[in-house]
Amino acid sequence: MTVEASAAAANDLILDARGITKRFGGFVALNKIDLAVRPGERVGLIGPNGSGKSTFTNCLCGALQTDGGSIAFAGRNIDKLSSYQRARLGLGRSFQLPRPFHSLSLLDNLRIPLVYAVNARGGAHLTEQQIRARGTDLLGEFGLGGKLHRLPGDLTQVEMRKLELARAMATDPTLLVSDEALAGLSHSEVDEILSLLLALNKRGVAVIFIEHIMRAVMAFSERLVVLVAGEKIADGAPKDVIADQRVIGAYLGQ
Ligand SMILES: Nc1ncnc2c1ncn2[C@@H]1O[C@H](COP(=O)(O)OP(=O)(O)OP(=O)(O)O)[C@@H](O)[C@H]1O
Repeated sequence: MTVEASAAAANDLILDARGITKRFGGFVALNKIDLAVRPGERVGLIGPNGSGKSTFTNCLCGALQTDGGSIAFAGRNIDKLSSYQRARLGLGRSFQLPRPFHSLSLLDNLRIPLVYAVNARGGAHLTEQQIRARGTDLLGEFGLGGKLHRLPGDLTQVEMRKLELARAMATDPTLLVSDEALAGLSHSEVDEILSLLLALNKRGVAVIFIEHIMRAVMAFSERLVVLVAGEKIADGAPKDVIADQRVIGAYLGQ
């Protein structure tokens, strides 16, 4: 590829992480990981426990500083930006263990990211009525429309996951990093959350889907990336990746 063609291709990416390295003391948790994501793409990220998936997410989202490599988001280098600055640009994340404000109603839990994202992007400030309308719509979209004024503590586990996704979506991300949104859910609850993730992807949100449940990973992902012991060992079409002997040996065959 020519330099011009390579630059043009890079401009088509929502995320272009190159050579991401992270060490904890002498331990190399991530060794020169590359990950490119196109707008609207669904990328599964899998690997055994301790392979570096959360560390990679934390590096992408700015919770951890990298020890090497660079990250471009929407064509802009974000290495020096804090987590909240990355979120403002449209890099969203949802946590495996949801962290709502427990003393606030579901609607008020959405108020903060809603106001924050709009203000941060220089949009007109939202009126109280607009905040309530947007929050109500979002919670409705995630099946929580009947619980606007309830506290997070009143929710079931699957409802908590829905609230977590609604909160992540309130910042209007163009890329959502979903960290184990399905852990501990039943078969039918997994399907429920999967269809919510697919629906938001249909609206154009790219998703990095970190998950151990292979049925869900295969149903969701257009591309599959495998980390093992801080190394990327595969990146390609899911059917090819799961047939890869290295992947079977290092992860799937466990
Ligand atoms: N703050 C830290 N200090 C020291 N070592 C760490 C730290 N965070 C992670 N590690 C180590 O880095 C490696 C990668 O951990 P990480 O949590 O990223 O893996 P993971 O793939 O997300 O695992 P899981 O699937 O269990 O969530 C592990 O060996 C872990 O012990």
